[in-house]
Amino acid sequence: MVLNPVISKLAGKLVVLASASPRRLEILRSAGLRFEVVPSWFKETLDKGLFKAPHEYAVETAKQKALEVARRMPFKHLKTPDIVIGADTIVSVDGMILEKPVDKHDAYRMLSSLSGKEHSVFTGVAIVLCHEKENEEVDYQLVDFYEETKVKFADLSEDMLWEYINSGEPMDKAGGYGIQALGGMLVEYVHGDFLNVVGFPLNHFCKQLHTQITPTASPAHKVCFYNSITKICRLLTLFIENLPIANFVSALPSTFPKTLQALFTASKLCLFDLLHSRPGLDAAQVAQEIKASEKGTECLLEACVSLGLLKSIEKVYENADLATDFLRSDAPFSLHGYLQHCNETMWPLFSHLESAVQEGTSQREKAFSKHMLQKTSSSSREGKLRFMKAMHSIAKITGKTIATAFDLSTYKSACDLGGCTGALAYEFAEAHPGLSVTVFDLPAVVELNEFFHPQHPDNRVSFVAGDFLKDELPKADLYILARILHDLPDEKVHILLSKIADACTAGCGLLLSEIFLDEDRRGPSRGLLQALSMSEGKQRSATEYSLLLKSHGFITAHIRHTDNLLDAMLFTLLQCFSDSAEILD
Ligand SMILES: O=c1[nH]cc([C@@H]2O[C@H](COP(=O)(O)OP(=O)(O)OP(=O)(O)O)[C@@H](O)[C@H]2O)c(=O)[nH]1
Repeated sequence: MVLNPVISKLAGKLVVLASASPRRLEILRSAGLRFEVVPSWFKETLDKGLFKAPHEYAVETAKQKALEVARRMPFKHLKTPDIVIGADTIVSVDGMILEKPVDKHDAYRMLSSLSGKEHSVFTGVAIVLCHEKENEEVDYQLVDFYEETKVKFADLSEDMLWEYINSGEPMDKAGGYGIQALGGMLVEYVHGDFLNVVGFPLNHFCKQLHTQITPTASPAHKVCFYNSITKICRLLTLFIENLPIANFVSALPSTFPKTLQALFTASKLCLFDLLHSRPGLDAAQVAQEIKASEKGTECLLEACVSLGLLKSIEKVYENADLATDFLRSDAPFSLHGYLQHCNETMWPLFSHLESAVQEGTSQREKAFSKHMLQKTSSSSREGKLRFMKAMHSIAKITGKTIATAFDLSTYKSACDLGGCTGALAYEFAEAHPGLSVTVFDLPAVVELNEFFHPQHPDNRVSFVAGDFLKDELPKADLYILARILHDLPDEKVHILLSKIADACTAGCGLLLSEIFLDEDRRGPSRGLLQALSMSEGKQRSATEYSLLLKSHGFITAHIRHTDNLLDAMLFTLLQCFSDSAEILD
């Protein structure tokens, strides 16, 4: 029987339940849904202190469970699901979050805290829609929600508690009880969805399916944008990220470097700029314009068509949307500068990865000729400009997401430390009309800013030259650290944070944006791969960053996993460290 017509719309799709919970399986199966079960490997170890409300923790955990399966399946199972469903159930009482007890004493602690009281059961649910594109790339669209049910327990005597614990029932259940079985005897009333307590809010799930992800629903602009970014990034990381499966699929190893080199070469030869200004050229015309051989140009054009970067109609070529939006050098979200940096700096360095790993030293001398060493050196004007262009690309791509991740209406002035070309600062100014932003960066960087005129100048953005590790910081009530801390070892992080804390007064904010590693350090691969090219710094998880910040008096207010290259956390300075040492200990 099909309980809800929406469920029948999923017929014919590969639906995966990313859960080992037999109750979730039973609830969804009884509703008529056909699916496979692939339990998630995501460890439920997110730092609860990072979430402002318990349901946010449950939703984030559900998301991570579902995404882990959605990302693993194409590689480990060699098939891509259409929909992955993840869920996480928690109990909240007296400000505590209770998950599954680890042993009998933990079960006792949980059940006695529930005795005679009303508590909330939250189940966070994440639905990941996977869209497989050409080239076997996968885009992910996320829908998430939560459901709250109130449950009141009777007063539980010690005998009753231990009898129940000794039944073994509490051990694999959130809050240490199973309302659907013996645990039902402990309950005085339930307000809300009973199945939500058991582990899956079926009614809310069906409503979400209906409103959000019916096949006819058009994806939001944001999703298209992220999908395209994901696609380019996948092209960039495809080679290294997939080495493990190269052992199994013999055709792949030769494909990945070629994919990247085709992208780099087309970008360097300004193919996408040419076809933007003059769409409809044939291979011979393109060859003439880019001053290249006709045969080579034709091969490159055809390769770009196969990668979805160009379209070809009867042997003439034009940009596909992806190239128009991201690969033209003057596109608002251009990755051109970043691709040049990858091609000319990262690629030669990564081809010496083996000796870098063996020796643990920089490979610059080996990777570059004397001439290129000068061109890529961060001390030369050319090297600096190249690096700034790359950072500018990333800031343009991620800027809006970071700037709009949190409600910043209480802040009037911000200081973007190491803010480079100001691309991020302009996004903040645009997103927050009451905010003025100072970009603080090295004198040599500020000097080169003339090359990066913003499309929409804003006099609320200003530039100050200085070294954030040495000089006095401009006063602000919000400090922004985007892609800075991962490049610094802990000692330097402490120097910088103590300078920020000194410049702050209680209540000031610090917005940190980085790739946050999974707590078990098994992903995301873009963070772990980036670590291979870092000399001093280190990639850290959200918890590791929180602990560093906490030691300077900053407590986490909010965290956002954005799915757009960088994540973000907003911290508040509780009070000056000397006053707060006791609390923080
Ligand atoms: O009354 C009940 N309350 C809760 C449950 C079950 O408790 C667990 C909650 O744990 P979690 O959400 O982490 O899910 P897991 O079982 O670990 O499976 P995943 O693989 O999805 O992480 C859940 O199984 C509920 O069904 C209950 O049975 N009764």
